[in-house]
Amino acid sequence: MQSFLKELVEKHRPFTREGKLADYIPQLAKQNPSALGVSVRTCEGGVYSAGDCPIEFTLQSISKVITLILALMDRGEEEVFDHVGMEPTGNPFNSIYDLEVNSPGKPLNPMINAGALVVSSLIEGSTVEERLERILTLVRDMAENPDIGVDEAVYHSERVTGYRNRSMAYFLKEFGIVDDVESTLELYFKHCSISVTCDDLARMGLCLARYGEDEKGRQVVPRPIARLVKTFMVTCGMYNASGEFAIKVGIPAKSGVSGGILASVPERMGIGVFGPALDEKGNSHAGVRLLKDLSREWNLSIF
Ligand SMILES: NC(=O)CC[C@H](N)C(=O)O
Repeated sequence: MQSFLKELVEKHRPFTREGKLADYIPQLAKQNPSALGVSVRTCEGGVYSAGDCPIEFTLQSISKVITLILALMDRGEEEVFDHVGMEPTGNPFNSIYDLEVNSPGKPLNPMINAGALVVSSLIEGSTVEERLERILTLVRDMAENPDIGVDEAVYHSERVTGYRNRSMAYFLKEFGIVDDVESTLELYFKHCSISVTCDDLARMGLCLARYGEDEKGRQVVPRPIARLVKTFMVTCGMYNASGEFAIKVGIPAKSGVSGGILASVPERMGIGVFGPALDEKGNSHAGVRLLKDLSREWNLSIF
């Protein structure tokens, strides 16, 4: 398995040249465009990795999985889905179009920026710090890594340039769906900037693959919520490329614009991928190709 992963990284690294770093968050444009790494953790205790696994990168949209879990734990399904829908979109993750035209005041799903802003606003705690700490605790528990923290440079970089997210948050306020815009944005930019490695993602994926149980047998995420978020990962996790990804890879997965992909094969394994050169939809260009080969070779499609 180990040597197969190594071969996969070498085979797909040349494709990193066809992708492009996200530069609308200036700090992300400083990443190494040719980086590529993969980590796998299986339910049987197997640990495998290859390529640039020690590199730290920020969760970005992958944090949308974590905040959805926490909001569901805090508020329950009914209240969460009063505020955000369950349907995929054919538009980009940062599109404001659906919000205005198709679903005024209620973002289509929690995996796009508008939906994630609403979800962030639902997370309980009296201050932004307290709410962030609760998100960090969940990430640390799922990844079984107490050292996970926030990359302050990426946070500041997005905070000063996040005009589109600011506009969407104010748009949502008009509909009374987000209350305190500034604290919601602050929390959103912070949780997008949580810093991890491929191995952290593999452990988080494994936790979801084990229906919310960590490797020590603690139920870190309630079982029905683990099931629900994996379903969102299939339908919306790769933005408006989720349909093609489901057909070609067939694994619940969530990507982020820093180039990370969190993948979870129910009852089998968690997979973490990092490749910051992105395709036109904002997914890791080489990372998606690598997962496609891995899925085919190990027969991982859930369908
Ligand atoms: N697709 C992403 O990873 C988006 C997250 C990023 N922080 C943003 O709001 O634009």
